Amino acid sequence: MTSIGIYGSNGRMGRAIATIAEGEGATVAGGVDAGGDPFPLAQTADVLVDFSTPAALESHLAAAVAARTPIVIGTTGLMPTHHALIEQAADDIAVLQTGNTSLGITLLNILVREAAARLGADWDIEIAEMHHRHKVDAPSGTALLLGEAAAAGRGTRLAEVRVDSRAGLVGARSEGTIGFASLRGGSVVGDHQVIFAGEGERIEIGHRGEDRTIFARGALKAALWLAGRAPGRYAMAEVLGL
Ligand SMILES: NC(=O)C1=CN([C@@H]2O[C@H](COP(=O)(O)OP(=O)(O)OC[C@H]3O[C@@H](n4cnc5c(N)ncnc54)[C@H](OP(=O)(O)O)[C@@H]3O)[C@@H](O)[C@H]2O)C=CC1
Ligand SMILES: O=C(O)C1=N[C@H](C(=O)O)C[C@H](O)C1
Repeated sequence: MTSIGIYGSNGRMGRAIATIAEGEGATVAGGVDAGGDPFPLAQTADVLVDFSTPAALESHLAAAVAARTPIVIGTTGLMPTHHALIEQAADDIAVLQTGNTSLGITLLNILVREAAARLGADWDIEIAEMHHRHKVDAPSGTALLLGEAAAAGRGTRLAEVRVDSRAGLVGARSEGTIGFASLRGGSVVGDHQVIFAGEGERIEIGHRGEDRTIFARGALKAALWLAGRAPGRYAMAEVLGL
């Protein structure tokens, strides 16, 4: 069986992955949490999964590259510098980075891109998300993923049209922008809604995560699929055959 090394093993996601690993055809090679050394685990595991914190990503990638071990990165709150490091690592190892490993969001991403491509720029796009009270980053990685899909559908890049939460006298909405709103509270696993608002009508498509198992299952499928792959960047849609 393929052995999985978990960065962030004591966290909500790390525990969810370990719980279902065997049922998905994987063994757990071990885990690393804050203060741990990521290098030995990278040497022993067939493939790594990272659900920890952006601050740890650089050392996790360095360990994966040194051991030539593929890595699935689920950690969110990543900055452009992190994405540059991921790009660099993909020259040497197989890497899959995504803000959401669930089947539902992977499909929603495709639908959002398609809708954005077919609707004109006079259809305003807004993305709302709600998560549990412990979440530390906003907008969620998934909201940004969906925003990238919408922007790509329109032939632009999210960085050029992104508007984060509004407050005060912000003025009227600029055409072509993509707005984000983040709610936090309780134990919400992860809700995302993409709203296409036109003149006199609205299209709303979304996803509600009811259990973290959806992310854990997707992460394990991605890890098993990634093990033994050639260096490069891979995507969840490829893993799930969508
Ligand atoms: N892509 C996806 O589908 C999903 C992504 N996520 C993302 O995954 C990440 C983790 O989420 P969640 O499990 O809820 O968070 P938790 O806070 O529950 O867990 C984070 C884990 O990371 C560990 N950690 C902190 N610093 C380091 C470090 N330097 N090296 C290794 N491990 C470290 C923590 O260890 P310690 O306890 O010792 O501090 C903890 O075990 C978040 O960014 C979240 O947004 C979540 C769900 C799905
Ligand atoms: O922190 C979480 O819990 C989640 N994080 C991911 C994100 O930022 O989108 C994925 C999921 O929504 C749960």
